[in-house]
Amino acid sequence: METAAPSAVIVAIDGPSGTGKSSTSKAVAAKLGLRYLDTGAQYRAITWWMISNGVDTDDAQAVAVAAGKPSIVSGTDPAAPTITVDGLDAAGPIRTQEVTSRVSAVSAVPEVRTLITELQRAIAAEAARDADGIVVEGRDIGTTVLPDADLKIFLTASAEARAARRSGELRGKEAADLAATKAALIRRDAADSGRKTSPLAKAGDAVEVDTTELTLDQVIECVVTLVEEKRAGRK
Ligand SMILES: Nc1ncnc2c1ncn2[C@@H]1O[C@H](COP(=O)(O)OP(=O)(O)OP(=O)(O)O)[C@@H](O)[C@H]1O
Ligand SMILES: Nc1ccn([C@H]2C[C@H](O)[C@@H](COP(=O)(O)O)O2)c(=O)n1
Repeated sequence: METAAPSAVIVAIDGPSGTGKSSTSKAVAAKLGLRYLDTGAQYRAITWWMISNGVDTDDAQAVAVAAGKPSIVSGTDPAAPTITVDGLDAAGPIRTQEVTSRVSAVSAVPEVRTLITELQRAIAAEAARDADGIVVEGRDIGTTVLPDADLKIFLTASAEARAARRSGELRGKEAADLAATKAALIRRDAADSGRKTSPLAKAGDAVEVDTTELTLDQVIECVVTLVEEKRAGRK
């Protein structure tokens, strides 16, 4: 049986799109010497593979049949996280508008979730055994993937704040106006919260942090403190 290192800590960070999960998780993991897993990148990667291989992403049965074909590998160094699909670097392609608009449909397919959840649990178990732990961010980490996580955080922010953050990122690339960005965020959150299998949800024992009025540094500090308190309480 696998045994976790005595000091290993497993942190689950969930929340809607644009609340700061990736930025916060990466920084917290780097500060505390933990590994980092972006589970949204895994769902984006499988979506990219479906699109690249001509699978109709609105056809749940076709997606289910193809789900086991791609090999998705995540690198968990918070300073340089990576994602490959069948050995190809997918970090760029998974961030296109096309993938973003189709990822909710693909990630709602139960067969996809089963496979990706298994991957996520294996990565977390390895980090608990071979390292000091991991910060895993997504939508269902605290509720479904790692219900026994040492610490669960649920980040929120107003739709306006989230859209402003995203519009700032997109400026000069696929420039979208604020209203369209906000509408797209709300649509994706509704799909992710409304699906039957492990929807976006706050775990009952998660600490909710509203980031609307906080700077990124303040959010990072808040989560670092929560992790340190958790570790101190276990000594
Ligand atoms: N507290 C904050 N204040 C201002 N900007 C922030 C804050 N947190 C994150 N950001 C910025 O908002 C953008 C979205 O953050 P991030 O990608 O971390 O969110 P996310 O929750 O992981 O989103 P998604 O689920 O869509 O991947 C980034 O440009 C990030 O720098
Ligand atoms: N644990 C997760 C993580 C992500 N997803 C889905 C839903 C999101 O819209 C999509 C992309 O995630 P992002 O890169 O925006 O964090 O992936 C999920 O269903 N479960």
